[in-house]
Amino acid sequence: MTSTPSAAREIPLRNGNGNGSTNPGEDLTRTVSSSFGTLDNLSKSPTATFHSTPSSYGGHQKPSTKQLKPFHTEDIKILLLENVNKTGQEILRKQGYQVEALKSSLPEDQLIEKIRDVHVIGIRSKTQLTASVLKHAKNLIVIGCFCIGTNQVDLKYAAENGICVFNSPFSNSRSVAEQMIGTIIMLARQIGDRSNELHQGIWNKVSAGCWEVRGKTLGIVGYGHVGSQLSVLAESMGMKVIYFDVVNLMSMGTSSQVHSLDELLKQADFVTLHVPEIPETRNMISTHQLEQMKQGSYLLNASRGSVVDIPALIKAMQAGKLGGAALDVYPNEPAGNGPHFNNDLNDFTEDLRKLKNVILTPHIGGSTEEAQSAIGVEVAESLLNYVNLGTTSGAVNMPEVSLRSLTLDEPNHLRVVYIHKNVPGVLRRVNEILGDHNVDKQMTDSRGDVAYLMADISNVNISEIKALYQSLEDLGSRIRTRVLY
Ligand SMILES: NC(=O)C1=CN([C@@H]2O[C@H](COP(=O)(O)OP(=O)(O)OC[C@H]3O[C@@H](n4cnc5c(N)ncnc54)[C@H](O)[C@@H]3O)[C@@H](O)[C@H]2O)C=CC1
Ligand SMILES: O=C(O)C(=O)COP(=O)(O)O
Repeated sequence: MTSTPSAAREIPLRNGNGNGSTNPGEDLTRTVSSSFGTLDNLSKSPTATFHSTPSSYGGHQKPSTKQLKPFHTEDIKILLLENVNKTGQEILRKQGYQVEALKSSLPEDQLIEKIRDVHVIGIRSKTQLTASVLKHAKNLIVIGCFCIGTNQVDLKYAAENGICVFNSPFSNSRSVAEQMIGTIIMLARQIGDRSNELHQGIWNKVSAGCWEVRGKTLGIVGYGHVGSQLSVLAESMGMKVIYFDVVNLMSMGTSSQVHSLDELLKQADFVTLHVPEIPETRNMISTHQLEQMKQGSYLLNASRGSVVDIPALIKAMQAGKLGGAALDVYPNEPAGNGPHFNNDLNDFTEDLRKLKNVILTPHIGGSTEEAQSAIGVEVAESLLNYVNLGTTSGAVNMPEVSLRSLTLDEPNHLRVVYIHKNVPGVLRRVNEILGDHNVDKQMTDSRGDVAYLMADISNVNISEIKALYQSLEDLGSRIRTRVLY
């Protein structure tokens, strides 16, 4: 699906270029993108959005009217890093946004420079959007993670500053699971080593230490989207599957959940890791855990680099404890493609690279045409739904709020989006402000310290919008106000 969100279809065919005329033949997609105006051109443009920029990132200071960040039709600036798929880029460009797409991530100083004036940023797993970076992002309203993981973003800081974060929760799960299947067989048959040898002209036809996977036990750590998909594929090859997860989950096929990580490590011939990067999973596999593993077993990590203690793994491999290992992720991954053997990162030390039957891949678990294309569409649509309509469905750090339709085709209708601190008394005060008009629909929800209110109101004259906006901005609870009409 690459079309404009359905709710947007109900947006009237208005001319957002500032001359105020209605053009029924105008392209819908373009019309939606035209729903940004400025305080200055209010009288000229019937379709406009006000955005506020937090004057301090705690959201404590009230902004003055001067701090309103107005947009003309093409004023939405989007920065896409890390080679976001063309599918996503095209959806965003079709909206008329200004899109700059770069192939790699950026070092922090360059990121800070670039992020200063963009309204939207799209990243993948590499770009670190920490609080110290985000505090420079004065105009940022939304972040799109064109991947599954969101550990690279300070989600709490973003929410507290009115920046919504989206990801693609399962578009690449199958790709990771398939890579695991391939890698399990490669390790079992030492295919990486045989291939490397033959690339060097060495014929080494051996069967010692090479095994079928049929009948072997696969231990999956983290039985979410990737882990459960892998479970099904592994069973179809005749493997016995056990898994460990902090949550009680339904077993796929004939797999079974075990009660502890140690229990899994003691039973599994192959251990694969599919947990998120959180404090509890840091160095989850270290010396003790490697000691629990069966002699000659295999370890595969396609989750995050911090989950495996790499020096401990090197020691276990050197001691002959494991039969092999595969790493797709590393604690410090390079920003872009190219040779990285001689940098000062410790991820690719010679000790690791010269180990036998260790397969090293450059974080490509989710890197297939299918996955990237699907992720591009999914995240780009979430971004434009958020920018154009304020909808947070699928957000990872905000409450999920959407209203069934926009009634902007009727005169004097507008949508208010009010992100505020989740403290008592706010709704009463907001509704005192909105209550002078007719509230057609309203939804509010909270997540932790942040609440999100969306209301469609009618009977508002254009001359009243500025005052309405300012009244909401003046409330002490305000994090960000947007008025779309
Ligand atoms: N190598 C690659 O290219 C890719 C890597 N990933 C990584 O894989 C991770 C897993 O992806 P999904 O399966 O989609 O995530 P998910 O959120 O669907 O599943 C993660 C599972 O891990 C479990 N879990 C959390 N903490 C745990 C702990 N301490 N011990 C055991 N289980 C725990 C959760 O309960 C959940 O069931 C992502 O967070 C991401 O970091 C994801 C996609 C591609
Ligand atoms: O989806 C994820 O979390 C991944 O790890 C894949 O990341 P990538 O998009 O390849 O940078």
